[in-house]
Amino acid sequence: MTRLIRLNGVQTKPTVAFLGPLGTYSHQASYEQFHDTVEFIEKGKIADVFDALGETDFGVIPQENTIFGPVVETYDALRGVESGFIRGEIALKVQHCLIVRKGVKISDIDCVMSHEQALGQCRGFLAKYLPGAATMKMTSTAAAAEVVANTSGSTRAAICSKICLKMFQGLELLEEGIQDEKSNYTRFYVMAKNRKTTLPVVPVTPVSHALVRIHFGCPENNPGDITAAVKALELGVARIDRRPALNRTPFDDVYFVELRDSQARYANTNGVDAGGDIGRMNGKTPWHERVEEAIERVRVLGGEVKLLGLW
Ligand SMILES: O=C(O)C(=O)Cc1ccccc1
Repeated sequence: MTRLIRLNGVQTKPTVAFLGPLGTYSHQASYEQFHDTVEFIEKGKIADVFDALGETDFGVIPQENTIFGPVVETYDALRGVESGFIRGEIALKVQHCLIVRKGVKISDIDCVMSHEQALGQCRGFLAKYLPGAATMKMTSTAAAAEVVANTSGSTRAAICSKICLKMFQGLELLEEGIQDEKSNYTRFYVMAKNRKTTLPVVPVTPVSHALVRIHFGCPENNPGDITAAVKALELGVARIDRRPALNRTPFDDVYFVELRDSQARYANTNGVDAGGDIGRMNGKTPWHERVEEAIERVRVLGGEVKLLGLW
């Protein structure tokens, strides 16, 4: 856990929780968003970053990757989130490295450790160059690098960022850019502890987004069919993700619908409800009001809806 700087017991900067330890991609994304305006707080798992919100002002959460798709742990946590509000997004370029203890050769490696996203993004490389090695899922890429660094005589490798060479002693880079596509980005949600909290640094998003969680599996509706709910939104749908609702009704799911205002031409609003006064000045209903009206239309149909973010 990073130490907070306190003056006379008063915390001087807002705090940001991220998936640690130092050296993860989440750490890099957090730094890109907040620079030196905040104190960074490491957490051991993605779920712990969600749990920390409230105690911390902000949190940075990996959401999807261009090679391997959605981050399942994130959607599982979003399923139960009651507090915390998405206020922005960051896309981080990801170049994975194969890292070992000094002196270990690729032919020595018996196990490759990393976050499941990184293992998934490098499936082709692993199948081609390390077909006999086991894979082990870790809580993060840097957690894998830390274990490799701290295990003497280890013939394991970690898939992680090059930055881990500086974070942990005794490591060596064997290969760089081992992911299955040259171009590789991970998108992160920037969350605030609540809807009222605005970001200290202006996010770089040119359009208005919203994330809504919809459970449309009540008896009047047909579990598994959310056509009516999506139609009722009457807004641009950028993506839909789903996870099991865990309510014992087979194949009843919770849906995460990311909305996007296709006509948005608003200036950036620094995390204040996007499209607010600027939207009104353009003679258009502000984005957050249109999202709230859309949510109401789905509720009238019997759906349970929660607004998870506006940015
Ligand atoms: O484990 C990390 O470094 C993370 O931040 C999660 C992750 C893993 C792989 C790609 C992007 C983010």
